Amino acid sequence: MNNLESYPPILRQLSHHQKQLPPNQKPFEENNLIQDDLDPIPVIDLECLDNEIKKLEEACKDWGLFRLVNHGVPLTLLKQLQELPKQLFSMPFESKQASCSATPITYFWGTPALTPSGTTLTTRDPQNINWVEGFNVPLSQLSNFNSQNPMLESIRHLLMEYERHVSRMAIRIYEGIVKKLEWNLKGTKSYLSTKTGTVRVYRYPQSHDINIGWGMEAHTDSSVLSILNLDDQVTGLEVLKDDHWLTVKPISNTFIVNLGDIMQAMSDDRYKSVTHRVKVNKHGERISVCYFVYPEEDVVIESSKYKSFTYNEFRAQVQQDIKTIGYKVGLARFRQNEDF
Ligand SMILES: O=C(O)CCC(=O)C(=O)O
Ligand SMILES: [Fe+2]
Repeated sequence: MNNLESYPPILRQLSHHQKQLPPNQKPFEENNLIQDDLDPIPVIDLECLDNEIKKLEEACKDWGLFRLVNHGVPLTLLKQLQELPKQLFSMPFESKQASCSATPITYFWGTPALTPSGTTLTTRDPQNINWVEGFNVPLSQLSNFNSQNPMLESIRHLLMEYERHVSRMAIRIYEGIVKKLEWNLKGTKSYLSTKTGTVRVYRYPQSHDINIGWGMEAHTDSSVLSILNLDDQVTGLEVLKDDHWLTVKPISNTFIVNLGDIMQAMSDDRYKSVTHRVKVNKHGERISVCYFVYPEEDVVIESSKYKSFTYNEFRAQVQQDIKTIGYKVGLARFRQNEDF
């Protein structure tokens, strides 16, 4: 691992870590991976979305995920979104911690599970940590503060610009989806509130022993939509498709869009919240910049498959499960006629 002092102490053990996970938990399930030169993930052209509605519907049904092209985000901005986080993460660990104090941005490591106020939710067994560190950035608060740290200040400005693009993309995609399902847009608009938009900037360390553990364990997102700007060199993200794990190829100038749990509930399970996970990579550390958008906290999500719930209730349940049983149960907790 290079620039060791930039890593949180608990992640520094990576370089001389001996522990092996039990075989059934090993990240590297080689025979389970589809490795194909062709990228099988459906591609959606945002500029021509009105002509792509059929494809969009199929992608949402069959995959819960698609690759977005012709998105209108300038290449220079995308380049900076890769470069600046690299510089931010290469700061010494203590500076990264200090840089966030008195800001709404939080710096975390070892687990991506955070409370709404940004503190780490689980104090995990050090043998079971996720090999990840990140910054959690509530986008609507970016204009309310200045950071004393020049690097964080540059990221703040960059993300303010990025926010305009991701909100535009999220609204456009959401409208495309709602149109197809013939939902009444007026009634469901608040199911997607760009005010809730949050960016997570992640760094996953390089590891020569990829059986060491997960960058992020298998999960579904709790969002309506997630828009991922992945490292354009280093792989890591895998998605579950027809019981097989598929590595998502890094293709520059594209985004990966995931449907989250709320979208699955809103669509009465017609669309799915895709299960995905992140592996550490032996060739290099990996950066991703992930945007999540949710409904307003107190909007009631109605569907025929689930009991009515607000996003607030959903989040509280997820947090409670992570705290008490150690993992997210998610939508299954709210299924009609299910006694959890
Ligand atoms: O870093 C990635 O590629 C994905 C991260 C992710 O799945 C998440 O934050 O929910
Ligand atoms: Fe995720």
